[in-house]
Amino acid sequence: MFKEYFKYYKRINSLEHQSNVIDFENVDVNEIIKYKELKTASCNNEKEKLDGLGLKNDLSDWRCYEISNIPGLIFISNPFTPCGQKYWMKRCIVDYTKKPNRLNIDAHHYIDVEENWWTTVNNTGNIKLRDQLRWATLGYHHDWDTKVYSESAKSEFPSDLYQLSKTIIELLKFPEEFIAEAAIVNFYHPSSTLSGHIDHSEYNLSAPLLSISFGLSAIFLIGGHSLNDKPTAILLRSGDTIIMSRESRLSYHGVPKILLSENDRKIKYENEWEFNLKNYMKVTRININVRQVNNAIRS
Ligand SMILES: O=C(O)CCC(=O)C(=O)O
Ligand SMILES: [Fe+2]
Repeated sequence: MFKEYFKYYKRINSLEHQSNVIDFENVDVNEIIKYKELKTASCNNEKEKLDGLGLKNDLSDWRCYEISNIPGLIFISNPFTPCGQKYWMKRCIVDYTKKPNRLNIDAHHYIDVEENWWTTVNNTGNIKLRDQLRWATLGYHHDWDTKVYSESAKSEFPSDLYQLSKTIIELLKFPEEFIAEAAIVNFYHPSSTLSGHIDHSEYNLSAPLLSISFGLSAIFLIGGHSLNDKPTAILLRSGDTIIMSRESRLSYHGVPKILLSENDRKIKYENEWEFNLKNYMKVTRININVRQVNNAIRS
C-alpha cells in the first residue's frame, strides 16, 4: 500500500481536492485530529529562551496536533518567527555545510579545503555544485551504507540545534530530556523524493525523532510498521515541525513530492545576502532530522 500511495503522490502536480492530503492550515472539523496541549511557559526567562531560538515566544500562538490514527505523531504548525526561519535556513546552508560536518559531495573533492560549499557556489555561480548538495550529517554521522553509528565517526553537535530540539520536546511534555546527538540535514530540489523507510539505526528507539522543514512545501507520507499499512499524507510547509514518537517512531515514512510555491509561506528577504538565500530557497526544501542515538546515562 505504501508504495502505491507513494507513486500516486509523486505524480500529482498540485494539491487537488481529491488528493486527500491533510493540510493543518485548513483543517475542517475533522475528528481525526486533536489538539495537543503544551507545557505553559511561566516566566520571562522562557520567553527570552524562545526568542533566542527563533521560536514564537507566546505559546498561545503555537498550534500543535496529534492525528488519532497515527499514535505518537505530533505536528506543530510553524512555531518559528520569520527571523527565526531565516536564522535556521542560514545555519543549515552556511554553517552546517562546513567541516567537521560531512556532506554527500565530500568524496568528490568539489570544494577546495580552504573554501566551503556556500561561498564557492556564490563566488563561482556554479549551479551544478549548488544542486549537488543533498545532505549534511552532524554529530554522530549517519553511515548511509552500514547504517551503524560509531564513536569514530562523530563530531561536536551544534549547541543551538541541541537547545532547539530539547526545548521543543520539553514544551510537548515528554517526560525524558531529549539529547540531540545526530542530525541529517536533507536538501531537496523540486524533483527530489525520499523513498519509504524506517529510521531504526539509533540505539535508543524510545526517544522521539524531530523533523523540521524549511523552504518549499512537501507531501510527507507516513504509514505503519509494515509497507502493507495504508499511509496518511500530510502537507508540510516552511517551519512545520513533526515529532515521531511512540508507535510512529518506527513507522514507514517518506517524501513523494516537493510542491511548487503556491502552498508556501512567504518570507520577506531584505539585504543582498538574503537575496542569495531567497534564490536558493525558491528551489529548495531543507529538512533537519534530529535524533537521540544513545540511552541517557544517569548519574
Ligand atoms: O524530509 C523529510 O521530511 C523526512 C526526512 C527523513 O525521513 C529522514 O531524513 O530520515
Ligand atoms: Fe526518516
